[in-house]
Amino acid sequence: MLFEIGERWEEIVDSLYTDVIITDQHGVIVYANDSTEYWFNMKKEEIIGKSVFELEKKKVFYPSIARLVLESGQKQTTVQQTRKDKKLLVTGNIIYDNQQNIEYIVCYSQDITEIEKLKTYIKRVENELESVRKELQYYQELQKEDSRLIAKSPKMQQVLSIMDRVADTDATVLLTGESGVGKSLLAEQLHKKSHRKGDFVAINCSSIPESLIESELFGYKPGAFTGASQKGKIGLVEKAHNGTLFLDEIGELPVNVQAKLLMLIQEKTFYRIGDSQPREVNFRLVAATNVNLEERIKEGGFREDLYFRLSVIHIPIPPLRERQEDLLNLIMSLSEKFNKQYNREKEWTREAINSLLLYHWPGNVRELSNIIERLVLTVEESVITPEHLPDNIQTINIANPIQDIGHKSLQEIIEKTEIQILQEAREKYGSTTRMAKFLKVSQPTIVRKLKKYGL
Ligand SMILES: Nc1ncnc2c1ncn2[C@@H]1O[C@H](COP(=O)(O)OP(=O)(O)OP(=O)(O)O)[C@@H](O)[C@H]1O
Repeated sequence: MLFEIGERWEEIVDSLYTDVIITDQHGVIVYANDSTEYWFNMKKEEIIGKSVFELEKKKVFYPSIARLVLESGQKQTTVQQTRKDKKLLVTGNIIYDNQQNIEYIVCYSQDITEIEKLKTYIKRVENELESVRKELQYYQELQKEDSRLIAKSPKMQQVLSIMDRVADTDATVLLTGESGVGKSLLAEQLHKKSHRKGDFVAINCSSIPESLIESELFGYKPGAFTGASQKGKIGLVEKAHNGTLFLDEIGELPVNVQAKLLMLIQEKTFYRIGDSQPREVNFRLVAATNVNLEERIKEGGFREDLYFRLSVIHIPIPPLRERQEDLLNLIMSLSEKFNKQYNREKEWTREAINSLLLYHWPGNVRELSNIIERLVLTVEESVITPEHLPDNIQTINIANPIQDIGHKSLQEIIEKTEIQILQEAREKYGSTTRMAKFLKVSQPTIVRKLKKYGL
C-alpha cells in the first residue's frame, strides 16, 4: 500500500536539515522550509515573496542558483556563500507546466563549509609538507657533504664554527693553508651553508695561462680581440651571480687582473673585455692560497689593498699533522670510499694503520687520499700490511728511533712514539686502569693522553 503524504509534505520538508526554496518563473520565492531560516539568518516570512535577485544583491546568498537556472534555462549546481559565512553546494531544478514552460524552480543545498575548510586545511598542510620535504632534502644534502668532511679535531671544529658564523653573510673569506688541507672542500661547504641561490663557481688561478685568465673571469664582447669568439663570452664572474665565486691559488693572479678584481669587490661592477658598458653582479667571494700573501706583497707580486679586501674573514686551515684526532677517521672514511668506488673489500692490519698514523703527511689530506686510493686499487691481497706502504711511510722503530728521525722534530717523534705505545698498551691491557699500572702513570693521565691524540 502506497504511503500517503497528503498535507503532511510540508512537515516532512521542514524536518530536513537541507534548505529548500521554491521560486516561480520570475525568481520570486513562493516557498521556503524551516532550515532556510538558519542558513540565511532570516525568518521564513521575510524570505517568502522576495525576489532572488533582490536577496542576491543584499548578499543574503551569492550567487543565486535560481537566477543561474533562469538565465541558462537548465538545471544548475554551484557553490554558494551565505551571509552567515557558510558555503553551500546548491542545486536548482526546473518544474515545467503542461506547455513545457518554467513553472517553478526548486532549489536545495548541502552544507560544505566543513569540507571547504578541510580542503583549505589539506592544501595548507600539503604546502607545509612540501616545504618541510624541501628543507629535509637540503639538510640531507648538507649532511652528505658533511659526512664527506672529517673534522672532529678541536682545530677543525673551530674552523667549522667560524664558517657557520659567517656562512650567510656577504663577507669575503680567505682560506689559507698548505696544499691539500681541504681549502676547496671547505669553500664548497661554505657555499652550501650560505643558502645562496646561485652556483658555486670555482677557478684555479694557477692552472689558467696568464693571457687567458682575464677573459675567463670577466668574459668578452663579440670579436673583442683576434681569435675571440663572434658570440662573445660570459665570464665566471657573471656565472657566479647570486652564488659564490671561489678563486683558488689567488696568489697566482696576475697583477693587472688583481686591479680589476679589486674594482669588482669595491664597486660590484666590471666590464667584459672590449665592452664599455659596466655590468653589475652580486656574489660572495671566497679566495684560497697556500702561499704567504704578506711575503708576496713585500716582493711586489700581490696588491696590499686587495689583500685587505680579501682577508675580511681570514680562516687558516691547520695542516693534517696538527689534527691527529682526525687521522684515523680519515683513513677509515677514505678506505670505505675507495673500496666502494672500485668494488673492493680491502682491510688493514693494525701495524699498517699505525704506520699511517705516525707519518707526518706533508701533502696533507690529498696525499693521504692518494695513497689510500692507490693501495685499495693495487694491492692484490685482501689485507693491506706495512710492506705494501710506500718506503717513506714507515713506523718509527721504538727500539732505535734515531734511525727514523728523517726531518721530524723531537716533539713530533715523542708524540708519535707516545701514540704507538698507548695503542699497543691498550691492545694488550684493555682498560685505562691496567694501562696506567703497566706504564706507571696515573689513570687520569692515560685518559687525558688518549683524548689528546683522539685515540
Ligand atoms: N677534512 C676532510 N675530510 C675529508 N676529505 C677531505 C678533507 N680535507 C680534504 N679532503 C679531501 O682531500 C683532497 C684535497 O682537498 P682540497 O682540494 O680541498 O685541498 P686544498 O687545500 O684546496 O688543496 P690545494 O691548495 O692544493 O688546492 C680532496 O679530495 C678533498 O675532498
